[in-house]
Amino acid sequence: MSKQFLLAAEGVTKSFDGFKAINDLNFYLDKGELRTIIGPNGAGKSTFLDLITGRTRPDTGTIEYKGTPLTKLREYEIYRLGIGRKFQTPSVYSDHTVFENILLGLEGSRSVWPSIFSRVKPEQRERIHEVLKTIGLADKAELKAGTLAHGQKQWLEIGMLLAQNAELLLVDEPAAGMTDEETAKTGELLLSLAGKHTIIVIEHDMVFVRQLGSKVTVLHQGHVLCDGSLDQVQADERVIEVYLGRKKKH
Ligand SMILES: Nc1ncnc2c1ncn2[C@@H]1O[C@H](COP(=O)(O)OP(=O)(O)OP(=O)(O)O)[C@@H](O)[C@H]1O
Repeated sequence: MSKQFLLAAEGVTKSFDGFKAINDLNFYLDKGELRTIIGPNGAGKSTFLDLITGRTRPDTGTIEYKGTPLTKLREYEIYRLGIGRKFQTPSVYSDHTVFENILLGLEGSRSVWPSIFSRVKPEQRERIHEVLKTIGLADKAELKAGTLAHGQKQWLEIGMLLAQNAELLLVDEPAAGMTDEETAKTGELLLSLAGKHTIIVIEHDMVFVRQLGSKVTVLHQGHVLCDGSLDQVQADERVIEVYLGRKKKH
């Protein structure tokens, strides 16, 4: 397999009770790229992220990150390689402040919780503020995360991935449940992170996908149906048929 890609998946198949959720999937991602994956419900988008992060194991095929095979590694080993995932529902620590949530991301281990809050090193404080500035929450540092608006919680969680030094960010439907303004801000944030980070976004909101302006990969029945610009894939007859919706001719 070529090592020129940051992430390369080849011939990946994963069945659940005989149903192929992922079916001979090939997917290649360049370093620094922002890529959006779209596709109908059940197309295998989340399962693909599960396979990258080691939550699920493929039946066949290979997934390499910077040339390292991922399929035999444990979840925490993949995480340590610099692959961070944000699930659709924000899972911030509500009773901790925004600052502390980022600190927890920096430390990366819950086992040290009781001790970390009393000994924040100056360089950690600086890094936390840098992350808070990036995600637009610098003025919310001392607020309890639970009091944040939905969109702000999503940005905080992205900030936790940044604190973990995740190089590859896997972001599952970030715009779900957001206001139009929050959605636009999320797009700006992801666009500002691309390049320094490599990002896969799964999304259904086409306005948001257009804002991202990235290459789009369309998944269907666990397989790449096509990829290209949003305009290209939206004009593709197969995509219109299976995803964007067209009344069947009788
Ligand atoms: N752990 C599992 N056990 C059994 N079936 C599963 C499991 N995970 C996923 N599936 C099945 O695999 C298929 C693909 O699911 P997946 O969640 O990856 O699709 P998706 O493209 O993310 O859909 P959505 O847009 O609705 O989130 C579905 O039919 C789902 O029911």
